Amino acid sequence: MTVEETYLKGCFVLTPKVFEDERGFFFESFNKKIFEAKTGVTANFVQDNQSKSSIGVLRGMHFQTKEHAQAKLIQVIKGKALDVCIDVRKKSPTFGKSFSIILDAIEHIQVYIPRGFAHGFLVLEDDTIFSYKCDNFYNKASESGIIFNDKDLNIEWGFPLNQLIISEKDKQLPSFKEFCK
Ligand SMILES: Cc1cn([C@H]2C[C@H](O)[C@@H](COP(=O)(O)OP(=O)(O)O[C@H]3O[C@@H](C)C(=O)[C@@H](O)[C@H]3O)O2)c(=O)[nH]c1=O
Repeated sequence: MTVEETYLKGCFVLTPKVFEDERGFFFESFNKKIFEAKTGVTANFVQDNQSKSSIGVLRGMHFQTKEHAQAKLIQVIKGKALDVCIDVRKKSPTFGKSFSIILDAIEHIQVYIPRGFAHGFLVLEDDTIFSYKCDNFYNKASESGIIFNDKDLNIEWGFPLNQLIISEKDKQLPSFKEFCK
C-alpha cells in the first residue's frame, strides 16, 4: 500500500496493493499495523457504514460536532464517486480548502479524512456502494454540515446541479459563512 498526505494536513490517500489472478482480485482493505505506520495516525475505528446510491445522488457535506466528531476511512466498493472533503478546522492553515478525488472499484483508492472535516460525495454510476469506517459513533444530535453548492467554497462537482438527487436534510444545510459565525 502506498500512502500520500494531501495538501490538507492529516488527510491521506491510500492506494492498496491489489493481487489479481484468474479468480479475480485480492487486497487488504484495512491493516491497522500498516495504516498506523504509514500515516502516523492511531486508528480506533468503532463503526463501519455502507450506502448504495444511484447516479446523481449527492450526500454531504457532513460532519458531527465537538466530542462526536468522526475521522473516516472511505472507499467505493462498487461503482464510482467523486469524493470531496473540506477542512473546517478553524485553526488550520488550510481552513475552508477542499480536496476532491474520484474513487472507484477498479483502483480501490481509500481516503483517510481526519476529525474536523466536512465530507460528501457525488455518485457517478448507478448502484454505487460507498463504504467507510468511523472512529466515533453516530450521534444524531450532533449532525451538522455545509451546503454542497456553497458559493464561497465553490466546489467543482462537474455535474448538472439541477439533476442532482439530494436529501431534504442536505438541502437545508447552512452556508460556509453561516458556519464560520
Ligand atoms: C450516518 C448514519 C445514519 N444513520 C441513519 C439516519 C437516517 O435515518 C439514515 C440515513 O442517514 P443520512 O441521510 O444522514 O445518510 P448519509 O447522507 O449517507 O450520511 C452520510 O453521508 C456521508 C457523506 C458521510 O460522510 C457520513 O458520515 C454520513 O453523514 O441512516 C444511522 O443510523 N447511522 C449513521 O451512522
